[in-house]
Amino acid sequence: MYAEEFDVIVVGLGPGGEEVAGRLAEAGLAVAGVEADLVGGECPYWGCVPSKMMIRAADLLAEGRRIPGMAGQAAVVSDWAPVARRIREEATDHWNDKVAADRFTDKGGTLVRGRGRLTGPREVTVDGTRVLRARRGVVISTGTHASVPPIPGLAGTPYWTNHAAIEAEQVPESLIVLGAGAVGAELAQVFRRFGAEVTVIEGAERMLPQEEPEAGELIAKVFTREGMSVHTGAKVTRVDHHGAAFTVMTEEGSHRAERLLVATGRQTDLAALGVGVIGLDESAKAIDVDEHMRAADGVWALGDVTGKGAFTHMAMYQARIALADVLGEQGPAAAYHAVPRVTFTDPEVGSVGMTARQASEKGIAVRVATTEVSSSARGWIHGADGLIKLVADERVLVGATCAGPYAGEVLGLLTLAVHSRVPIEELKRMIYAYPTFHRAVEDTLGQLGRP
Ligand SMILES: Cc1cc2nc3c(=O)[nH]c(=O)nc-3n(C[C@H](O)[C@H](O)[C@H](O)COP(=O)(O)OP(=O)(O)OC[C@H]3O[C@@H](n4cnc5c(N)ncnc54)[C@H](O)[C@@H]3O)c2cc1C
Ligand SMILES: NC(=O)c1ccc[n+]([C@@H]2O[C@H](COP(=O)([O-])OP(=O)(O)OC[C@H]3O[C@@H](n4cnc5c(N)ncnc54)[C@H](O)[C@@H]3O)[C@@H](O)[C@H]2O)c1
Repeated sequence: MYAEEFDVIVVGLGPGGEEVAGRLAEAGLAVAGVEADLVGGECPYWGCVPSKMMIRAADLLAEGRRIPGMAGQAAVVSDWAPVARRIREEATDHWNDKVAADRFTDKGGTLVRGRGRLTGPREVTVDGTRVLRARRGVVISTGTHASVPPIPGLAGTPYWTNHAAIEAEQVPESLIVLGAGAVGAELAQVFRRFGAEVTVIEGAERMLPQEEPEAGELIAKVFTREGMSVHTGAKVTRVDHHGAAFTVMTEEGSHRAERLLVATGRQTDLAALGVGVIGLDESAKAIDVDEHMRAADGVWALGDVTGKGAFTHMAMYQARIALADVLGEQGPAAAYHAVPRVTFTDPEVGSVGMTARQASEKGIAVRVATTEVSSSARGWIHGADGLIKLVADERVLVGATCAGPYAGEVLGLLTLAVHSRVPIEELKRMIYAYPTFHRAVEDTLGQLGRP
């Protein structure tokens, strides 16, 4: 079969793939970018950007509702129409990727629309017909899609994943959210604040189970106070959909709602991608990469598909590392000891590095201290929920969690400390502006015991 030749083929043009493909094209290489759906990937169309637009709107409502008792009276009347309009028109351009596609082709890249499959070393076949060959290699950046658990009755029902939730033109009267990770927690709060009756069902013992336990407990407390029904440690045994309602059965009882959002994690599909042809395990959950994003000879992988943390900033970070290696430059090796992440609930939950449990499991003799944000002057003035939890070895912070207003911004300080291994004694000598939320970090440092 006739094959088109390029220097590099990038399969999947999400945030990671688009970055590496665009930069390689700018560097003068012949680059084919293969994209099955929209150039830009999950983040701008069904992920970070539109969800944060929803959250901004929901937070405005919540802030308005905080006026009584502090600043007078407010009658807050929510309206989803401007949120849906902003998502359609400003965030996603009606789910049209022309701007992103042009951005890539204007740099000299060749956009190949369709689903790519590895069919040989340095060979990708698109939609089974168009064969592309790469002189230098292939970059795999195919991301993940929503993982739907095999719950009896669920398949075939009109459940939502993040796609339908983001595209919603109306707020449902009632919503069951299955899974209380970042997607479930963020979207549950949004729809609640816009008036839906929301039930959260999480299989693990706590909400946000990948975070410090205190963070999940705090979010459950806030959600309950906002009128959500939160069930953790729940096992769903069956889902039914009749007429206009879902019924979700758990071992404890059953829940009914107009809509069901399945937010139970993400998955790759390495078999469909055909990675077996380059010697990789097609049943693996992620593609294993070295510190320069190499997955095999002439194959790099980056972003969600590598399983190093499903975040846009991770995809972008890995894209920079892969880019240097593809170009044959001496680039830095990837380091994951200070990966920051923020769940944009209100209060936000930011964390970096290891939890106390992860550090202990690594055999580190950890020192841990936790303080309430409300014990800091600004936290008290603000009436804020939140906490700071620091995890340290004998000399430096190895992990930190902050929850509260602007916790994602407070996290910057903690990320620098963990990333650069700033000695704790040095952090204690710093001056922390008064009265800020991040002053709670200073208080917490003071409570770290001796090693
Ligand atoms: C609701 C939601 C909110 C989120 N919010 C945040 C946030 O606030 N902050 C944050 O950092 N992260 C957030 N994320 C995660 C973030 O969206 C992902 O980590 C990020 O998009 C990963 O980028 P990627 O390039 O690895 O893959 P993706 O964005 O998944 O892009 C992969 C691309 O590859 C394409 N593709 C797949 N297979 C093939 C194939 N065989 N051939 C051709 N093309 C293919 C897909 O169509 C897709 O366009 C959120 C995710 C969700 C679902
Ligand atoms: N703000 C952000 O950075 C942001 C926002 C959204 C998503 N993301 C990323 O996207 C990825 C996907 O997010 P997610 O929330 O879908 O996945 P996740 O893996 O973080 O959370 C899924 C949750 O569903 C629960 N679960 C799984 N099966 C279940 C079942 N059968 N019944 C009940 N609960 C069940 C899990 O215990 C877990 O708590 C995450 O890795 C996250 O990092 C990031």
